[in-house]
Amino acid sequence: MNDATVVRAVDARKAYDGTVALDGVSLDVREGEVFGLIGPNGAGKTTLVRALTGTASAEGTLELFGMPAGDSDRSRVGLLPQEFAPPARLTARELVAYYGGLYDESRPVDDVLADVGLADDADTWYETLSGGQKRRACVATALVNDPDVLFLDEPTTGIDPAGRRALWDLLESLADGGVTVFLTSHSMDEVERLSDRVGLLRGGELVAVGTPAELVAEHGGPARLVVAGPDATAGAAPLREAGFAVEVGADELVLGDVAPADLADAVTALADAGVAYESLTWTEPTLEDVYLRLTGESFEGAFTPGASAVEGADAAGRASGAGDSSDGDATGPAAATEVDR
Ligand SMILES: Nc1ncnc2c1ncn2[C@@H]1O[C@H](COP(=O)(O)OP(=O)(O)OP(=O)(O)O)[C@@H](O)[C@H]1O
Repeated sequence: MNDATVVRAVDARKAYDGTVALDGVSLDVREGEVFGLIGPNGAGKTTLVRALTGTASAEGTLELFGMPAGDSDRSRVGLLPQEFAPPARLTARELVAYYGGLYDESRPVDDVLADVGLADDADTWYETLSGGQKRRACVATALVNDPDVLFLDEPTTGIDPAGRRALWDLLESLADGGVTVFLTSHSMDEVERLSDRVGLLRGGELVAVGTPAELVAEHGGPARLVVAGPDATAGAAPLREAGFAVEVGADELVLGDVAPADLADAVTALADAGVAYESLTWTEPTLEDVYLRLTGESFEGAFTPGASAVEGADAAGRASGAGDSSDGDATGPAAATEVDR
C-alpha cells in the first residue's frame, strides 16, 4: 500500500425522489488498500459504488485516480455490480472473453477462469452453472481487464466456503500487488478478514471509519463470558461476590468485561459454589458487534459468538472439555452467528 489516493469522495450526496441515499459521504482509499463498506440494507452502499464508478450521478466530488469518476480510464477499473445478469447462452469462457473484448488489452481468459476456480467449467453454459459458479464467473468479468482498482459489490454471495476463501486469497494477492479493492459485503467475517479499513454507512452517512481493530476497540463493547445450562443461574450470587458484573437470562448468565486472565476466577467461583453448567463461552467483540451496535440492531444481553467454548461441567462446575481457543479462523464467528439468528 502507498499513499497515492485512488478512490476519493468528498461530500457525496444522492437522493432518489426524496429518498436520501447518500448524505454527505467523504472518504479516501489509498493504492493497494482494501476498503470494506458495510451497512444495513438501503444504507447507500450500492449507490456509493455506482457514484464512484461513474455508473450513477451524484453531487459532490467523486474521483478515481484524481479524475472525475465518470471520466476515468475504464480499462483501469474492475466493477462487479450487485445485480449482474449476463446472457445465459454463453459459456463461462465466452462470457469472460466477451468482457475482455471490450478492452484493448486483457488477460488470458483461461487464467482468469482459473483464478476464480472455474477452470473445469469453462465450457459450461452460464445458465447451467450453479448460483455460486455464476457469481464466480461474474467476478471473472471484473478481473479480465487486469484493473488497478476493483469495486466488488457483495462478491461472494452464494459462493461456498471454500470458494469464498479462494476468492479472499485472490483479493489479498491482488492488493499485495497494488490493486485497490473497494468491497461491500454483509459478511462481517469477510470484511474483517480482508479489509485494511472499514467504513460503516448508515442512512447515507458514513458513521465510522477505521481499521477493523480500531472499530472493534472503539465500538465493539467488552468481552463476555456466557455460563449456560438449566442450573447456571445459581451462579449469579457467587460470581457477583467474586466481583463480576452479571446479567441473568433464562438459562444463562452473561458476565461482562471478562478478560482472559479473569476466566480462571470465574470457573473457580462457580466450582466453589457447586454450580453446574453445560457450557462456558467466552466471546470477544468482533466487527459484527460493531455493526450491531452502530446500526442499533443489537439487543441487551445479546452475545455474538466469538472465540472459545468449554463444553460441559460436572456438578462441581469443573469443565469436562478442554477449552479450544480461537484459531483465528475468520469464518468461525460469522458461521456461528448465522446459526444463532
Ligand atoms: N434506482 C433507484 N431509484 C429509487 N430509489 C433508489 C434507487 N436505488 C437505490 N434507491 C434507494 O436508495 C437507498 C440506498 O439504496 P442502496 O441500494 O444504495 O443501498 P444498499 O446499502 O446498497 O442496500 P443493500 O444492502 O440492500 O444492497 C435505498 O433507500 C433505496 O431504496
